[in-house]
Amino acid sequence: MSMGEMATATVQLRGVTLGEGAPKICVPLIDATADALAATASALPFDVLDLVELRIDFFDEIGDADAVTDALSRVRSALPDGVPVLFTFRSLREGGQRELATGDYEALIALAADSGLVDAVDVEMFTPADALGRIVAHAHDAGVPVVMSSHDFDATPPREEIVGRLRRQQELGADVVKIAVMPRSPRDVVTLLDATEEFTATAARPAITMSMGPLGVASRVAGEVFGSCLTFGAVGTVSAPGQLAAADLRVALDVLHAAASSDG
Ligand SMILES: O=C1C[C@@](O)(C(=O)O)C[C@@H](O)[C@@H]1O
Repeated sequence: MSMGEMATATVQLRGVTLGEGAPKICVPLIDATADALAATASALPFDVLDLVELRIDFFDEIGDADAVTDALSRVRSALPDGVPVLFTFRSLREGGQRELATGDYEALIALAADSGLVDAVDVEMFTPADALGRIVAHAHDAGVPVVMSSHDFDATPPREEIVGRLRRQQELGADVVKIAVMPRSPRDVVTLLDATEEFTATAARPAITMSMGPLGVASRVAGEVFGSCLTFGAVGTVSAPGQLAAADLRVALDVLHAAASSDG
């Protein structure tokens, strides 16, 4: 088995296959208005990125369903057909910009899933269980895969806890599992990579994992070896500490992929 085949399942989002080959590069869009989102989306370096993430928690008119739909539609029409959109509302408690009441969070993700304009939705695993079940079921009924996520901006939990969360996400219906943690030491980065490898060796779902901040940068380029299928890269402002520029990620991932695929 080559290193690119560690994940036992792949997920297809438009022209992008998660879980095989080099990690895919996802650029977060963090503008506050539809005009700015459309302008940013149309100027993206499509030779460098694979997907975009619409970070809707940055959007000013989050409470207005029509405004959200308009933003989605303008981003979609600015992108080439093959480029998928991941729709993410990141809550304040998980490192995002704002909080929503659970009912509003559920309605927002349902709106995105039903819009036909997004290719996957992020769902935070620590959403109250009954709402979480409904959100996942609704997305699946609409044919939209779920990227389930967990973030720890203060510390890196023990390896068993990281693996446990990823397995729990899989049980909860995630199509792709995800965890981002903050290292306090180089050993914490090793812990995240160790947990990623352990999960991916037996998993039925592709995983996205990262160790954040300057200490964790290696985890953002090493996914092909340890089992992370996607890495977030910035065009302009970063949306999380330690994120590399998407163009630099492209170079690093290509170099590592070529070396990992060679016989020597
Ligand atoms: O969850 C993640 C990962 C991330 O926090 C990062 O560390 O690159 C960036 C976010 O935009 C994304 O939703």
